[in-house]
Amino acid sequence: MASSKLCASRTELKVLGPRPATLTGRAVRSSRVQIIRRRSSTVLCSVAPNQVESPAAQTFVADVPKKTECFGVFCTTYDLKAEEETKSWKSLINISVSGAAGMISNHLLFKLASGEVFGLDQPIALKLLGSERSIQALEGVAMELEDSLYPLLREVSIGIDPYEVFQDAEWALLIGAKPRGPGMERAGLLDINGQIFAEQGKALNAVASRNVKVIVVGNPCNTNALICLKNAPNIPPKNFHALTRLDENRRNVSLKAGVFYDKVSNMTIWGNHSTTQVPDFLNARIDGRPVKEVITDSKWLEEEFTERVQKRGGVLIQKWGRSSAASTAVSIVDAMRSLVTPTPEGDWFSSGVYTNGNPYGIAEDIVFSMPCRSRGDGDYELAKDVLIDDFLRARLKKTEAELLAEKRCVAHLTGEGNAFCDLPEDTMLPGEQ
Ligand SMILES: NC(=O)C1=CN([C@@H]2O[C@H](COP(=O)(O)OP(=O)(O)OC[C@H]3O[C@@H](n4cnc5c(N)ncnc54)[C@H](OP(=O)(O)O)[C@@H]3O)[C@@H](O)[C@H]2O)C=CC1
Ligand SMILES: O=C([O-])CC(=O)C(=O)O
Repeated sequence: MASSKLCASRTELKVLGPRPATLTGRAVRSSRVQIIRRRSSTVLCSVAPNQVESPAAQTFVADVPKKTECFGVFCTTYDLKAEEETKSWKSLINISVSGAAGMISNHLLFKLASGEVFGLDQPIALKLLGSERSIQALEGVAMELEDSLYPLLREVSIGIDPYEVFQDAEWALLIGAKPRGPGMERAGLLDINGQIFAEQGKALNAVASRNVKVIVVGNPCNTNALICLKNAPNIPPKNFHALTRLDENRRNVSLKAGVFYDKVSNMTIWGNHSTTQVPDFLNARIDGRPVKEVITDSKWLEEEFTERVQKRGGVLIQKWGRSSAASTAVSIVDAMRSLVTPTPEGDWFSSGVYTNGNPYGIAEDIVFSMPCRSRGDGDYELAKDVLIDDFLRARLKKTEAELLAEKRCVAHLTGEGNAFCDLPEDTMLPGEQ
């Protein structure tokens, strides 16, 4: 039997019902439906477990509430018993996304909702963080999600308060950050964005799942991730990642070898997501063979290949007029999938992770991109059997020095005293040239 219900206040949200899946661990039987306006956020609120409201549901309810707080199909409730397929679904996963009205998110959210990361039996809740500037745009994003009829997308909420939006987050994708404008010093960017990530770290620490996995995308992402984890002492530092998967995906070594890029494995990006990053052709393989065996032109590898990957973001901005958005979204999906899928035998993936007892001789207590493997449980371990020669070691030192300088520059945000900015002159994001 179909019914409709409007949730008009936070209190009523509680009355309306359990937030069943994540709190109780039982299979998802509820879905999302309405939008509540409150001081700082808008929620598509849940209904009782035996009802479901979904764009994909079968039964249309004629008497949709007229209140302005809700719109469209999210105002309608349905009888869940009609949805046999949901019985085999896993428990709902909460995914919080900052910068959700931005370019990257505009691609990413739809990929998440389609099941690309977690599979077709994994329902998700999207909790979208915006700001006063973007709250209207965020409503538009929610409307587009609504219009996309994703069966797995059971809940959507939007808000501007990270303490609300990160509540119970099991994944936090931190994308929102101020882009560096003309004439802005990099130290200034580090400070402005660092403050955003300090605040969001505190919010995650207070309200997110203790096992939340955090992927920092907003630049400068390594140091933002460091700031974030330092402000979240109750969450294991190992759970924080800086996105360097886009750099890994930018591998183009295969083109020189005349093979398609799926033949390249063991590709590591070391260090900072900046132009000092080190794309590693010493350990990478083409069709299972060391790259240096397949491509014998060392000069090309050391100069052209390396620089092409390091500066790809900038070349793209020159052509496209904006920074990579679709390919960044793809790489976020790849990064998440690498953590929830067992890494193929002998292979690894790159991620910017906290250095704490690493076997490669990298300075401790920074976020440095390194080769990782996962059993598919959301966790990772560092790859073994990795070669480091003099060329690679010298490059690693350079990107390490840059990250150590960035760290000194944000000491006021990590609780480590007074900041001192002595950034190397050539410190640049991939998109800056
Ligand atoms: N690690 C990687 O591989 C890559 C990282 N990036 C980085 O990702 C970030 C987001 O990129 P993209 O989605 O294209 O950017 P957009 O400009 O489209 O969106 C960024 C969002 O950041 C938010 N934001 C937070 N604080 C500020 C601020 N002080 N001033 C302006 N906007 C702010 C805005 O949302 P709101 O108003 O809701 O807060 C805005 O919607 C950037 O930092 C970019 O450099 C980009 C490509 C690759
Ligand atoms: O530099 C930027 O803002 C964009 C970026 O990170 C990239 O393209 O890798």
